[in-house]
Amino acid sequence: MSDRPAVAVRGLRKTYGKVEAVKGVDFEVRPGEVFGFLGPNGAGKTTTISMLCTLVKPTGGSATVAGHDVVRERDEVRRNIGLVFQDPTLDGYLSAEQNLRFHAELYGVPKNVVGDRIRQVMEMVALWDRKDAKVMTFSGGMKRRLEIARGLLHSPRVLFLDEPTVGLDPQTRSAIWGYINQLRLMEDITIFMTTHYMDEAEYCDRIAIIDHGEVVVIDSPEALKASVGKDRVQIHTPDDAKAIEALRERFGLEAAVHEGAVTFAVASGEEFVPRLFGELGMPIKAVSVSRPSLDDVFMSYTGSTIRDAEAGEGNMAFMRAMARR
Ligand SMILES: Nc1ncnc2c1ncn2[C@@H]1O[C@H](COP(=O)(O)OP(=O)(O)OP(=O)(O)O)[C@@H](O)[C@H]1O
Repeated sequence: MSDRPAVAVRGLRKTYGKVEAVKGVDFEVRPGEVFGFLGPNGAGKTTTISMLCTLVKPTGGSATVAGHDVVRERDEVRRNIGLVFQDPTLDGYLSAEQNLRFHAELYGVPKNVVGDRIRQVMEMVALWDRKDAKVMTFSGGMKRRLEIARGLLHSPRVLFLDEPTVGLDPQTRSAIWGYINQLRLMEDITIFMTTHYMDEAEYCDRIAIIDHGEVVVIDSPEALKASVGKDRVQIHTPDDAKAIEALRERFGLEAAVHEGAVTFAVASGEEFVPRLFGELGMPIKAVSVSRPSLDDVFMSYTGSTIRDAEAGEGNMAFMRAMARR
């Protein structure tokens, strides 16, 4: 594996009329890495991935994929990448294997290896025994698995996955991640993906958080969580409203009911708990302390979270308290 970045992006921009979808982003993806692009709706994830895949022409800046320029060397880029986009592009009237054979021809996979390769990628996503079934009979999860197999067929250097598990049930999502993890062990490949599932972003080696067309921060999930610097404490009390008031008055902490418990953020949560029992002035039935999640990281860097879009104002108060700035 070379040290050259698998993806290198400099000042990449895209405007649609007055809309600045991507405002000049810079980042590099290392060879062999699983790199995640995390951001709320409309943040510019799909536009960025589309520019890297040569499907959308940048307004400014530059990008290389597998060492090739996405504008000047489109064909070379296309030969070196695999794509799994949100909208399925499989032919439902063809069998699973026929879909892959068609793709192999398009990509010029040598005839003498194509049979073995089709079997290898279909076995990887556990679909070999369904190779002769028409794709229209497949479930959503099976179609997504077949798309991943197809994206891998021509042995791309970089696999782009746009929300690979969106719309799938939790069991299938976890199976897809099993295949992705297996893939990185078996193939010399770099994976660039977008997701809005925080738990999935945890699987990535590094994440770029993108908001309003800008990359806000890039690091490993562990380092990002450590950077928040606050723990989440949840307590169960006989009177939540009174507990929230007491936390504000005695400790200067903003708390809110979140997931059925009074929730707040403090540095060194475990050291804080004994003080809490001593000074809150009311009974505590149960307590839990947890390290920051990627939700908290997201809030810390962007001022909102993907989950917040569906959450009430009570959660917002807690999220604001988690925020560093
Ligand atoms: N073809 C287009 N024409 C005009 N505006 C566009 C076009 N494509 C994207 N945009 C705008 O660019 C911005 C970024 O969109 P983009 O689809 O890249 O975001 P995203 O992060 O992928 O969001 P989502 O998760 O909803 O797909 C949005 O404001 C969107 O409305």
